[in-house]
Amino acid sequence: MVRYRVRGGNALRGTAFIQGAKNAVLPMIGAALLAATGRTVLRNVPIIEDVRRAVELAEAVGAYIELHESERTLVIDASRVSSPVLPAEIARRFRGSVLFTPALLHRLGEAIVEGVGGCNLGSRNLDFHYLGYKRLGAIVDEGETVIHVKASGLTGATLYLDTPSHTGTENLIMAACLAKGTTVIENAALEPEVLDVIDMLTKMGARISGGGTGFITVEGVEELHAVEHTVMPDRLDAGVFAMAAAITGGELSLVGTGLDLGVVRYKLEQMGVEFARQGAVQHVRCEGPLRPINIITDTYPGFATDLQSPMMTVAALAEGTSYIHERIFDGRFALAGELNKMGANVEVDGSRAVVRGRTPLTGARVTAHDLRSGIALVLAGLAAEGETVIDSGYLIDRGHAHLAGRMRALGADITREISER
Ligand SMILES: CC(=O)N[C@H]1[C@@H](OP(=O)(O)OP(=O)(O)OC[C@H]2O[C@@H](n3ccc(=O)[nH]c3=O)[C@H](O)[C@@H]2O)O[C@H](CO)[C@@H](O)[C@@H]1O
Ligand SMILES: C=C(OP(=O)(O)O)C(=O)O
Repeated sequence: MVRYRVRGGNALRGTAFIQGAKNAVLPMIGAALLAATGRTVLRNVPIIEDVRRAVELAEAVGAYIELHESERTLVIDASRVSSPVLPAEIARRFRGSVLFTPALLHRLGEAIVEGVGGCNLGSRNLDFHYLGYKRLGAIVDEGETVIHVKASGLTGATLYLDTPSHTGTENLIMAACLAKGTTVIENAALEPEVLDVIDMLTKMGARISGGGTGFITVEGVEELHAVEHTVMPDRLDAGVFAMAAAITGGELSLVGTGLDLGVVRYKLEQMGVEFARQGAVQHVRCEGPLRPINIITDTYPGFATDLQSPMMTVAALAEGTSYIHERIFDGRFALAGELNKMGANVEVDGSRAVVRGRTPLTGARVTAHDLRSGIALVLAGLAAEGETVIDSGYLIDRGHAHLAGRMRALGADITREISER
């Protein structure tokens, strides 16, 4: 059992180093398995539990992997991939396991998916993935728990996603890269991580156009080769550190953010947080009281659902009533009950939450129900009086690298503990 212990009250100050993006590196590990020869090198890899699970899963199907932690580098040799089975005991522990299917289909003619994990956020369907594979010529047997996808070669087709699924878009692009002919994916996801994956696949020899427009065209090629690629910065990790500065009345220089924080920045600015960019460094600070905010989550460029939970903590610390509308997942408000244990006043009604601030937060024993509710509770702990203990800390480790160490370097009083229960 991993748990985090946070004693609140310290303003965070200094330079925060933003990790590489979880939601880019996972599809990239899947993409690396498409190369039948050579070694792929991924740089700026976040050392998070999901990456460890992805390494285990790639090894389980026969890839040779070196994870060089201090260099944040992965070396992947997929030449000996030989097993089509994504074993349940690894695959059920993270969502990214679904991203291994296209490579197994192309390399071995089949993929046996014994389970797919990920944060428990209500319904998380995969129908767009499987319908897409079928349109490309695969046979998909959906059993109770195991899904068997078979194809003796895929052929390009026109595909349509009912909503712009993030991993769905990545999977169908990867499936189309080595299919015969042209594939068009309509209503494709626009997330920067998807564009980063397209960049990597393009270096590998894929012919992809239209990334970022919602209409992606892929011209199938004969083979893809191993390349070196640097994973883009994690905008969710960056958002969390910006919020940590905001709620503690601190001042941080974010290094490694690369891209702008977009709507998260605008929302925090409306709340009274100040941002200033100096070249590659993003400064964030907050002196006065926070103002309340309205948030509607959406696919990119809308407000990211993954930052909705941390933002709920910020809203609880704002002077006035904030409104949150969650439109992506039907079960992403488990945080409310935990925040209320700490003294917040959050009322949930279906997909909407009303957060009445500012109520003083007091340390309590709380539970992370998923990765982002976990990090939101860490934020609450930083601003609370007394000690907060967050159970199920593994979920935080799924997506944030060396969190306690990075926050301690900025003045936070936080420890990560491992115990028997
Ligand atoms: C590893 C990874 O990249 N995870 C991210 C990815 O998850 P993931 O790719 O699983 O999320 P999707 O974009 O696919 O899902 C969004 C919504 O679409 C629905 N849907 C999706 C696919 C499908 O075949 N059928 C269907 O109905 C889902 O139930 C959900 O309600 O995008 C989410 C939304 O930005 C983020 O919260 C996750 O951090
Ligand atoms: C939902 C998330 O991740 P995953 O899709 O990997 O479960 C998340 O990162 O908040």
